[in-house]
Amino acid sequence: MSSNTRIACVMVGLPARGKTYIAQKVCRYLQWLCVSTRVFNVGNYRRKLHGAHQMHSFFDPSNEAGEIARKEAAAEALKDMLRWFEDENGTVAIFDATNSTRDRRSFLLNHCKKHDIQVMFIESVCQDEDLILQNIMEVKLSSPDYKDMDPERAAEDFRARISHYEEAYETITESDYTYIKLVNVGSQVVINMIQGYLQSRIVYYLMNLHILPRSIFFSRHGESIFNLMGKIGGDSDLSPRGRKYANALPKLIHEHLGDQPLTVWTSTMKRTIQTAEQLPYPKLQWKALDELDAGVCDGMTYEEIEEKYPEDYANRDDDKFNYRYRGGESYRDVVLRLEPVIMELERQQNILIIGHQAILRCIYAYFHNHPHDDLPYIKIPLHTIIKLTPKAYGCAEIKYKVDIDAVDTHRPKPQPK
Ligand SMILES: O=c1[nH]cnc2c1c(-c1ccc(Cl)cc1)cn2-c1ccccc1
Repeated sequence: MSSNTRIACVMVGLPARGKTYIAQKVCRYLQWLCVSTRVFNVGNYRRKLHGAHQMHSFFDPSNEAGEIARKEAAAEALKDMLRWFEDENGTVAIFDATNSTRDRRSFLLNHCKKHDIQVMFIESVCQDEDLILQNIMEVKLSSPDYKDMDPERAAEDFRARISHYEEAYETITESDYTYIKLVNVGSQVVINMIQGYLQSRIVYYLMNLHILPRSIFFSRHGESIFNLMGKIGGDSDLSPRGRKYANALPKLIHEHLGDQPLTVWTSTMKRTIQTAEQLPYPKLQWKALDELDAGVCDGMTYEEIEEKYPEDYANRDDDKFNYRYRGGESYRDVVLRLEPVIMELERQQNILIIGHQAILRCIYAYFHNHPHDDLPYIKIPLHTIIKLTPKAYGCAEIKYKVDIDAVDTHRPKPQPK
C-alpha cells in the first residue's frame, strides 16, 4: 500500500440502515491492523452545535433553519476530517452521515479530490422492516436524541424523521463513482470502480459481515508443564491440573451454550489440542493460532532471558507491542498473521477458541477495540472461560474463572519511569 494513500469512506443511507454500525466496525478492524482510521459522525456534530432532542421537524427538508443547522454540522465534520488527515497523518476517514442526495455526494467528492483524498462510498440499502425496527429499538431509542423519552413516542418520532429523508433520497447510480452498495446486510453486494489494496480489503471485510446472534468463547489451554516450570513457548503437555481443566471443559461449555452448534478452534500445539480433546464438537487446527514465536528465547524462563539477553529483556517492556524476539515474532507480527482468523470469525456463528496467552490478547483486543499499547498486558488467566456476545456497538462479556488452580502467567505493565 503506497504510503500516502488517503481514503474517505463516505457512508450513504437512510437512518436506521446500520451506517454507524458499519462505520465503527470498519474503523475497529483497520485500527486493529495498525491502519490509522477515524469515524466522523455528523450526528454528533449536529448534537454538539444544536443540541440533542431534536424532533423530526428539524430534519424536514422544508425546515430552512434545520437545513442550515445540518449543513453547518456536516461542514464542521468535513473540516475536522481534512484537518485530521493533515495533522494526524490519517489514512482512512469514515464520514458517517446519510449523504442521501447526489448534490451532497458530489460536493464531498469534489472537496476530497482537491485534497488528493480517494472517496469510496459505502451505501447500505435495507427494506427489511424487522431489521429496521431492531435497529431503532437497539440503537436509536438509547441515543441522546431520545434520552428519557417514552419509547413508543420516540420510535414514532424516529419513523417520521426517516420519512423526511425518504422524500429526498437518491440511491447511488453515479457510474463513475467508487462505491460498494450493500443490500439487506450484504445479501446482495454491488461494487463499482474499487481501486487499490486498501479499498479491496474494506470491501472484502464488509462482504464477510453478518448480524446473526452468536457468541464467541475463548479459553487458554489448560496449565502446561512449561507453565509450571516458568518456561515460555515450547510444545509441552498439559500438567495434571491442566488435564483436570480439560476434563471439566465440556460440562462448562454446555452450561453456557446449551444445545446450540459450536466449532472448536485450536492451534497446532499439543497443549491446546489436549485441552480440546474431550469437547464433543467439530474441531479445526490453525497454524495461525500458534503461540507468539519467542525465537532464541523459546523454552527459556524470564530469569534466563534477563541473564542471557539483558538489553532485550529491558527493551521489551519499553514497547512490548512492537518488540520482536530475535528470530521470533512481535505482537504486531501476530496481529497481522491473525487477520484471516478474524475474517473467518466474522463469517461464523458460535466458535470456541482454545488458544495461547499472546494470541488471545490480540483477538480479544480486536473485539474490545483495545489500544495496541495495552494489548500485550491484557489479563487472560489460565482456567478461565470468556464469552463474548457482539451487540449493536460493542460486546457483552462474561468471564468465568474455573475453580481449578493454575500458575499466574500475567506480567503487569511496568510503571512509567
Ligand atoms: O442493513 C442494515 N439495516 C438495518 N440495521 C442494520 C443493518 C446493518 C448492516 C448492514 C450492512 C452490513 Cl455489511 C452489516 C450490517 C446493521 N444494522 C444494525 C441493526 C441493529 C443494530 C445496529 C445495526
